[in-house]
Amino acid sequence: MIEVKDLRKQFGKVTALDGLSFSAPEGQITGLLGPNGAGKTTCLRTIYGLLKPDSGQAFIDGIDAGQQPLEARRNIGIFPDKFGLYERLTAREQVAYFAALHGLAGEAGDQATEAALQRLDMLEIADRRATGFSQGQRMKVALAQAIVHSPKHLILDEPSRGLDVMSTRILRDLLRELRAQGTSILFSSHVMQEVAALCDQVVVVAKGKVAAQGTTQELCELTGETALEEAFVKIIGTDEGIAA
Ligand SMILES: Nc1ncnc2c1ncn2[C@@H]1O[C@H](COP(=O)(O)OP(=O)(O)OP(=O)(O)O)[C@@H](O)[C@H]1O
Repeated sequence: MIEVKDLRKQFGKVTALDGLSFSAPEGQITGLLGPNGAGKTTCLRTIYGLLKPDSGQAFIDGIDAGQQPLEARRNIGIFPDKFGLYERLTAREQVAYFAALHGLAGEAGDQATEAALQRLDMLEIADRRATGFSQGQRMKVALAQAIVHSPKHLILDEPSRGLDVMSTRILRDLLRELRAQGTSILFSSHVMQEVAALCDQVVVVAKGKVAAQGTTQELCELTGETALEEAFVKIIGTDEGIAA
């Protein structure tokens, strides 16, 4: 389980997180839905220990990510907002490198790498260097890196950005399959369709705190609307920074 408790973070005069609390249970897909600047990336970076909150805590299976970042990170796969690839390495080498970072060496590393490449339908590009990869191909490498060690928890920052329809389907199937295996999946998005199609639980974030939380249906009932988009607009009071 991933849990955040009363997270607060200030960047100068900007309040990025203002007492954010929620949890992402195992075997569920939790979507952090919020407009641009709501604090989603700041929250995810705090969970994977890249950012220290001013106060509050993030826990991975009860381990405080601020106190024990390495231990907390061991069981999570991360698909970050900005990912850098090594341009001179092939896709396979990039994924194998992440396998090795997670302690999978030799035959075990090769097998895990092959499985991740196959799962994301990447065999055609596996032995090409990253230079010249399209945005979608880069995203797939980053996704393969995130899942190569079969993490218990998966955190993704706007995973479908730049993906075409087929790649988006592969991503959705992957997330559903991992959910069925008991993985807790937390992802951020401001794309309504993606959240409505995938999430068991939606956490609506606005101005650094939870504005509402529940299933798509519960959010619609709460606001008296029939579509998540309308419910969302009602909850945050504006449609600025959100995509249908
Ligand atoms: N390193 C930083 N320095 C200064 N301000 C920051 C920094 N990181 C985030 N912020 C600010 O904190 C607020 C929350 O940003 P954050 O990136 O978490 O939002 P977001 O919900 O992920 O938005 P988006 O959907 O646009 O990616 C914004 O006002 C942003 O400008």
